[in-house]
Amino acid sequence: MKPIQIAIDGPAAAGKSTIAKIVAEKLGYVYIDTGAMYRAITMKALAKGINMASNEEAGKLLAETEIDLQPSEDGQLVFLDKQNVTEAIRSQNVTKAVSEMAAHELVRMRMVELQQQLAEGRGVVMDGRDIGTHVLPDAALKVFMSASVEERARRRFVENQKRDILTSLEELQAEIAKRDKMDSEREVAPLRQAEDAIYLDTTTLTIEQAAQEILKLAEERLV
Ligand SMILES: Nc1ncnc2c1ncn2[C@@H]1O[C@H](COP(=O)(O)OP(=O)(O)O)[C@@H](O)[C@H]1O
Ligand SMILES: Nc1ccn([C@@H]2O[C@H](COP(=O)(O)OP(=O)(O)O)[C@@H](O)[C@H]2O)c(=O)n1
Repeated sequence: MKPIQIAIDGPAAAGKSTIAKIVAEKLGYVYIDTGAMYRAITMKALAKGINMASNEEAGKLLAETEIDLQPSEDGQLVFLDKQNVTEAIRSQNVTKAVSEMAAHELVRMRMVELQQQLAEGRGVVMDGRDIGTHVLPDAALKVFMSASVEERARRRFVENQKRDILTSLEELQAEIAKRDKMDSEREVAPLRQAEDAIYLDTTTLTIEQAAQEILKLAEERLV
């Protein structure tokens, strides 16, 4: 069977990475969480106090930064200049700053280049905001995954509690809504459903049900 590319896009905390991981494992494909790359470069820019409004500084930062994604038992490990930052990139500091960074054209050009290299010639499940529209426009299966903002905030709240990240539900809902707005309204590759993507609302679905839906759609496309 010829491996296919699966693109999963959608707003924050809709369940994209959780489901993408399960689907990739079932199919024996590589799972690529592209949000982790934007988070990693944001973490470095914050630590170094880079002024991203300057294209010169931004370009220098990108040229000096190495981001590497490696498959692991839990899904994916993220390395920034050879350091494992898989957990660190989930901090609230990074979360609050990432959408501004992701709106930067130079940053997107570099990340998309890396993402397309990672996907070349293999079966992949890639999740993000612009995968179906820009990164993998020829993906055999494109899914736009969403859920109500209340449910997404609730899910992220539970997840943060497990990670010992303290945020109130109200604060999380506002942060998620703000990020979705910035991601949808930016000029370069905004968050939107590709014309040929299938819409999946996971508000009332369990993780298993959502994964099954996508596996069914994938199997229909495997020949
Ligand atoms: N269908 C679902 N029902 C309940 N919880 C879910 C569901 N899908 C995902 N989750 C949980 O919601 C949180 C956010 O999911 P995640 O996959 O990180 O979203 P995204 O990648 O879209 O930001 C995780 O803690 C995950 O376990
Ligand atoms: N393909 C992508 C993936 C993420 N992003 C940006 O990176 C941020 C973090 O993505 P993420 O997938 O880690 O976010 P969560 O939904 O997991 O909180 C998003 O809010 C976007 O600003 C993007 O612009 N394009």
